[in-house]
Amino acid sequence: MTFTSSFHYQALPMRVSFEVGAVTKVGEELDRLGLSRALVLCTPEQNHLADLVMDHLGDRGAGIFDQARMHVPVETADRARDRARELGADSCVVIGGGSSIGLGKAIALEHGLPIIAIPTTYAGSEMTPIWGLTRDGRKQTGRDAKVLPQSVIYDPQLTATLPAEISAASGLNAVAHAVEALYAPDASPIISLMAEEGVRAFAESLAAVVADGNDLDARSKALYGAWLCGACLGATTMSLHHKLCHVLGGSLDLPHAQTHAIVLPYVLAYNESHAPAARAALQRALGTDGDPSTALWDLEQQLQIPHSLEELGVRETQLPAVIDEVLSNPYSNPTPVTEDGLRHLLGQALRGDRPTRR
Ligand SMILES: NC(=O)c1ccc[n+]([C@@H]2O[C@H](COP(=O)([O-])OP(=O)(O)OC[C@H]3O[C@@H](n4cnc5c(N)ncnc54)[C@H](O)[C@@H]3O)[C@@H](O)[C@H]2O)c1
Ligand SMILES: O=C(O)CCC(=O)CC(=O)O
Repeated sequence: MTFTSSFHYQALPMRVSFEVGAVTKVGEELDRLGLSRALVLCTPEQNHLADLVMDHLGDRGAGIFDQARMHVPVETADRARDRARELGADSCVVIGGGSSIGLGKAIALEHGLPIIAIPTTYAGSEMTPIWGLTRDGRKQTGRDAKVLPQSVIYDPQLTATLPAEISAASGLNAVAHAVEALYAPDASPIISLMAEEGVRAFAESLAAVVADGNDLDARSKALYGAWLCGACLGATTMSLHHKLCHVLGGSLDLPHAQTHAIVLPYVLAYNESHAPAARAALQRALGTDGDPSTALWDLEQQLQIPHSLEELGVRETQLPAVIDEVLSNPYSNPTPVTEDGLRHLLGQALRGDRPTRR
């Protein structure tokens, strides 16, 4: 960044509370917002967390809807909206990962109910005005200020049960937001600071989180990283990496966070020589003098995650259709996106090779 740089930065209105045990304050947070009757949303597996929230809400808890699913099917959104209306809810408290938060956003989009989010993964949806809805197998996304949570409660204790593989993959999903914010067409100095610090927080915590899920120092640092990286996603436009993961995830039905984790070092290898400021920030964050893509790949080898698209069941014959879809829709990226380049990138990701630029 030089003094002649120009940029725009739109601050997003939201309160953030970060504390081990902060979930106990959810009732106070609702009072602070002048709300009194919250529907609690979660995935079926996180039902016990919804019960915990209901206990802390007392008579401010309207009920629980525990059917949140990945990528928010419209049928699920309709049922959740009906439930909110039947119960006379004036707000939603959402506990869980991006799937639960996405459902809260679907209700907010249609009925304008304010959201208090209590994230338990590192995906970062709680920090963004981005909504997503899936109809007939196709996911549509958009941005709307209505769906931005009014308050976010980060409680590291709640992440202690997140399994090692999901923790690692979800952390790398977050890192991907920061990486692409650093070379975004609408990058700004404040977001670049947050992105660098977010990547650093994960570089310093992910191995410890995977080694011992109950290490609350490491869990706190990782959740702090998730906050920063989520804010980067909310403030900037994403490039090739997010496009590729959405096409791969949507067309081949791949798991969201794991796909991000596998693809990221290869997209970074593709982009880093055309994004020198992002490269330098990532070198500092990852503690390397070499290519950040290689440092990230090395870090990933220590983590219990799938390391190749093949491990997710992808076959080489499926890649040409993915490449066609990625090329069919132009979007910004520091390195021009070509068929040849994508073939090399995806071939390496398929096999899990050490990343190289073609
Ligand atoms: N709109 C946005 O800004 C945005 C940002 C990131 C992700 N997303 C969306 O969010 C979804 C992915 O979110 P995700 O990766 O958090 O997945 P998720 O919410 O489905 O959670 C992943 C898994 O972790 C489990 N889990 C969550 N918290 C847990 C805990 N504390 N202990 C044990 N298990 C726990 C869940 O049951 C699930 O099996 C996708 O649909 C993605 O598109 C949206
Ligand atoms: O697809 C969405 O729900 C919105 C953006 C998103 O998922 C970010 C990501 O790819 O991690």
